[in-house]
Amino acid sequence: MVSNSIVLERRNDVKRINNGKGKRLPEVAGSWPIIGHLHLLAGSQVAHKVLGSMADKFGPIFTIKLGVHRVLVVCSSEMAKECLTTNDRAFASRPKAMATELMGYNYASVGLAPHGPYWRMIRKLIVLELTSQHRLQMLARIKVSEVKSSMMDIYRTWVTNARSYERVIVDMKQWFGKLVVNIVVKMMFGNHFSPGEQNGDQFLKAITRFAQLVGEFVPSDFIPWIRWLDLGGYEMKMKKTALEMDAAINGWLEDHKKKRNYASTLQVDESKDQDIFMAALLRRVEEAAKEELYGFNADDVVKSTCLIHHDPQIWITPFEFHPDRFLTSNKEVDVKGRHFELIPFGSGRRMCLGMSFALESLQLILASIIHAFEFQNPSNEKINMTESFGLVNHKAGPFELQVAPRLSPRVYGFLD
Ligand code: HEM
Repeated sequence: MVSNSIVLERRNDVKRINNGKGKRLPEVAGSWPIIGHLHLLAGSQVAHKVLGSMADKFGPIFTIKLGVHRVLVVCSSEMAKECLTTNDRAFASRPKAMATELMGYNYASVGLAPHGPYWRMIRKLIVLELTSQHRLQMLARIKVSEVKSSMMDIYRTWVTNARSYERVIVDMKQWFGKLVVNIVVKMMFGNHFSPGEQNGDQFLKAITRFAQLVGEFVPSDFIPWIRWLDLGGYEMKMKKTALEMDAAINGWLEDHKKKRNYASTLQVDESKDQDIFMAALLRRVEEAAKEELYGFNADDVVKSTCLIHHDPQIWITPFEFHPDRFLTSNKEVDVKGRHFELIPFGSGRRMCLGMSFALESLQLILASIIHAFEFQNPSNEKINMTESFGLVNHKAGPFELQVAPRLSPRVYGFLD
């Protein structure tokens, strides 16, 4: 048995998890609202420090108590591999949460639905109709035209605001966010945001609020009997956000039905169309498996991707940006869920459905803008990469860069 690493043995169908520090996994008691936030944000750098020191003390797998829930925290790639391969079935569900109920159509969203026949059916439908290689190829021209039109936006800003050939300041965070939403919305509904369009602005605001609210620590998720108090007003905010998203999406669906023969377009249930925006890192332990699993008793599982992705035993200078490491020291590692030292899209049954789409889009967007524009940091200071909290850990503040075109106006769709 390797000390300090997970050992899962199959003995008479009993899967056993042991962290090398005794049969029972250590349980950390503590200030649960604080740890609660960490459990939602296990991918962030804030969690890296606190969970890192816990892992030093308790080993790479331990449980924490959050209200009525016990959460299994997984802090190393070796353990993540065991959880997402041998035990993937046992960890394939998602925890119940107020956000999933109120903003995810009462657990109907593919990313947040419990493991079972409904989830299998909707995931299969999305894979076939939306994210398969065949479908992505069919929809590739949408990506290309949306990237082109977003680059025209930057060029137009430059033409309007730059004096002589100076650079203009562009908030690239806003630019990226809008472009990504535009690509997805256009693929799904055949629409995109025109600047100042009311439906688009409303949706962008609602989806941003949705992502923030999913990342909030909601006390009643951990102590269900205090829900009637609605501490923090989350129930009210979530209901409002769900209505706003519905209103925007209904508008597009109506337009879409008018514009096309609806029967020939994607046969996806209208009420669940927005699901594919959602992703969640938490997994729920199957009830039946809890009894089977010897040595721990947990309701939820979270993998600290930040700790795993910055493990100094695997990565040389883990906090430094050295993309060439993927051509040299770590050239065998990819992000597709087979190498557990780098799992930004997760792995196993609940792995991200949008991975191919996201990777292809990123390549297209980055290659296009790096080719077409020059970028410069407006200050001499290092860019502050502090993260915001939510479903995704975005850069907290704006990402303002000085931008100038480097090609002929024709490339941006303008005449010389
Ligand atoms: C760089 C961009 C993205 C990253 C890093 C990412 C990451 C993730 C992660 C970590 C999960 C959870 C996996 C798990 O539980 O093991 C997930 C789930 C999911 N992602 Fe993504 N994602 C990205 C983009 C997208 C896009 C563009 C879409 C849709 C077009 C998408 C759709 C989904 C869905 C539907 C799930 C839930 C799958 C399920 O529970 O069955 N993702 N994603």
